[in-house]
Amino acid sequence: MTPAARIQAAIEILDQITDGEPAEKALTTWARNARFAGSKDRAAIRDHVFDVLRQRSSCAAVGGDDSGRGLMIGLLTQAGVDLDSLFTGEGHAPLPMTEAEKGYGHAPEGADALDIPEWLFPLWQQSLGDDAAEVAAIQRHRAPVFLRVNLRTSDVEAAVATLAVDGIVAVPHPLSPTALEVTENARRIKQSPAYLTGQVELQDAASQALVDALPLPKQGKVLDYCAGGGGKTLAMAALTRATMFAHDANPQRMKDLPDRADRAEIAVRICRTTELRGQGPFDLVLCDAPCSGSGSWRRAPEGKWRLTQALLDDVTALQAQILRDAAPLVAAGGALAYATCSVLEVENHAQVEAFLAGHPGWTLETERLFTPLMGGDGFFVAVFRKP
Ligand SMILES: C[S@@+](CC[C@H](N)C(=O)[O-])C[C@H]1O[C@@H](n2cnc3c(N)ncnc32)[C@H](O)[C@@H]1O
Repeated sequence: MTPAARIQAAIEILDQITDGEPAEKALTTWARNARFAGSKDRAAIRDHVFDVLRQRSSCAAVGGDDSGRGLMIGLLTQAGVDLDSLFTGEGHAPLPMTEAEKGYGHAPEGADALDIPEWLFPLWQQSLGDDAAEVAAIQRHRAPVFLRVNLRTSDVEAAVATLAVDGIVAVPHPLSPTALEVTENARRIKQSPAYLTGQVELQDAASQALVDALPLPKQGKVLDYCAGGGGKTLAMAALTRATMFAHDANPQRMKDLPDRADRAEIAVRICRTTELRGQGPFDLVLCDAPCSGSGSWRRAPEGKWRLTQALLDDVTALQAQILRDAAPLVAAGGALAYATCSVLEVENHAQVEAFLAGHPGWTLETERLFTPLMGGDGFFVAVFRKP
């Protein structure tokens, strides 16, 4: 496909997304019907679509409307691309720009210019203070690719060397001693022996730093209460000999965990909710709670535009409930860790204060916010000690 034909494909996919189709589904449906498209075409089209989703409001302002065509015009204009050379109408290229279209757009202002939803902007500023504009600006661009070196089976030097055999260039990142930032050939990772043999896992650097900040006991019992795919279960298990338990309210989310654990040479016991009390108490319980995802909108930008005040209220209520449910599972003198991939105060420090107010005798040991200005995604972690 030509670069112009890829842009036309992205326009059509964005129209589906604007009509309510989730981005991944719209991309898959398009690819299924476009057998002529090669893997490089699919990757380039996906990049266009996600670049727009990260910058949706500024693209709509600059492009004049939020149709797929308007959004792509906005994206390319903001990137300084000469539209007339691409919008030729020849072959599968987009139709030429009309005179009217050339006059539609305007420079975005305020929240639109930073691609933060208007209703959320005051909360965003209140949460991030002086960093608000810079964090929003970073979230308008692609995230770096990070790996976690599995210290159970390897070390940083050996992992970098194994990756290099496949032409994958990775360099240590200051956020965590296990973090590598991939600077070349990231698309080869999932086929590389380093990944397939469990020497490295894909994991954001701040997510690794969060695990580094946990008071992991050398032995005893650790519970990942909201384990999901198990990213943090595996990261914790690689750093301790404690027995590792994984739980999720939706056990289906943990379906790949046994295979991932085998690959990493790590033992994890999967627990149903009804089994938790019998398996406890635990020396450390991590609650990596559901959240707005506002720290990882570079990777999942649709969430930015889907979030509403009502959804935020629901998720903060769930976070508080999860902490209340998990606290009794912690052993006396043990630790309860609360984590989100959000940068919003209402999901982070406000939850800490509410928990302490409702749990006399518990103390706060650690509270840290990682923002994307540090290189990784935005994450928050707090550690409480049980009396
Ligand atoms: C942020 S994700 C976890 C990500 C995971 N820890 C990782 O590192 O890949 C939050 C998880 O919490 C789970 N969850 C939602 N409500 C829950 C509840 N009441 N109790 C336990 N887990 C819950 C969700 O199913 C989801 O998998």
